[in-house]
Amino acid sequence: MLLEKQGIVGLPNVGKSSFFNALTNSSAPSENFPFCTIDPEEARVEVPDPRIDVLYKLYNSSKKVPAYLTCIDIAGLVKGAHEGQGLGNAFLSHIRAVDGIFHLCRAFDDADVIHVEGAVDPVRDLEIIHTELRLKDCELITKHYESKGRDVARLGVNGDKSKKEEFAAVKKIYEWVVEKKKDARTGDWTGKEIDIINEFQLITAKPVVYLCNLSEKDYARKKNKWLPKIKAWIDENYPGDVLIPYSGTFENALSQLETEAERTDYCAQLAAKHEITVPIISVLPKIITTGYSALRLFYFFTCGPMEVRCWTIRQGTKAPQAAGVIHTDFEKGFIMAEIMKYTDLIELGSEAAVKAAGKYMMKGRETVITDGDIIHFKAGQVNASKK
Ligand SMILES: Nc1ncnc2c1ncn2[C@@H]1O[C@H](COP(=O)(O)OP(=O)(O)OP(=O)(O)O)[C@@H](O)[C@H]1O
Ligand SMILES: [Mg+2]
Repeated sequence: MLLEKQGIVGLPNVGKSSFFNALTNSSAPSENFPFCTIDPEEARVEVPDPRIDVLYKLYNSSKKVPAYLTCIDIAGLVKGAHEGQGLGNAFLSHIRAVDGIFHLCRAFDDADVIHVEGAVDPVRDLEIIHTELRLKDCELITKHYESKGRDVARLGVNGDKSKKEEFAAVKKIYEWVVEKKKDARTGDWTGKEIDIINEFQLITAKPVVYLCNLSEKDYARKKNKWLPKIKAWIDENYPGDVLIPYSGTFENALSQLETEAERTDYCAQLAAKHEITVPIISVLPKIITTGYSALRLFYFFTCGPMEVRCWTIRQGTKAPQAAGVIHTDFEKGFIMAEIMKYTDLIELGSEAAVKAAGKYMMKGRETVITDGDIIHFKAGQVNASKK
């Protein structure tokens, strides 16, 4: 099973643990994972998707199994962390181990919550964290660049061609990240270079979703003086990256309420207090789905009366490998994938109607699976259906 991890990264005291707790509290424990929180710092949260409920009803299933995203609460980084300031190095290695980053910054004022830099300034904070992450990558890349350079020089003209190619790739990464001071994720890389970036687990290569922690009032009003500045900083440095404003205070209060009615009531009272007419809702589902897709993940469904289930795969996965996510035998003995589009099923109302309309397709090995495909695999002697 593909279980990718998003690490929650930021300066100390910006609200990382409160965010993590709100995520954990708001995600219902599932049958598969009796405890959402794996340890105090790691939690598996459900990827919300209304489609699974629709399919669950349509197939009259006994069970539904959503997709999950693992989130890790990483302790705060401070300036100089790459040189071991704070508890820097240990936490930087935790960041190296995750697949993507929720970069959290603070835009709420509260004299009782100490800011390590003395005052609230999220743009400065974003710069601090980015610099630390990049410098940590620089240290690692420089080490490899120097040692591989020495190997190539030692072997001279008789040297192994593949070693020279490898050095050329490391040199290009070195020039981009160390000399040009750019993040690895903004570079233009060949397959070989990407392999090296993955092997080094470069922190600056990981996808980032920016989260801005607001006071409850600012979240309700959708207004905060820092938001346009943060947005401008992201657009200048990482065009296309997503910024999601949220409020730790609001999400925590909401996640502690038991029933939907209590939550609706809380939101209504908040709206009344700040004289807001548009409904105020939790942004956690959007944060989870954005974090999940930033990792280039999506899922296909298997549906039947036993269960409706989401299977996480990476973009570009072909049918046999998708079958292998269910069971390795299904990949080995792959014959074909019978695929229906979710939208066709909903539009036509039943599997039989989709078949009658000629939209139930038999697909072979080269088929690339797309988000929300409903699949029934045929494999060897084994009927790989989940029905
Ligand atoms: N939006 C907010 N408005 C006001 N206070 C908040 C908000 N979000 C979090 N806080 C408060 O800020 C304090 C620090 O939060 P938290 O412990 O989550 O930070 P952290 O980033 O995990 O810190 P550390 O790096 O030290 O682990 C807590 O007292 C929390 O209740
Ligand atoms: Mg914390």
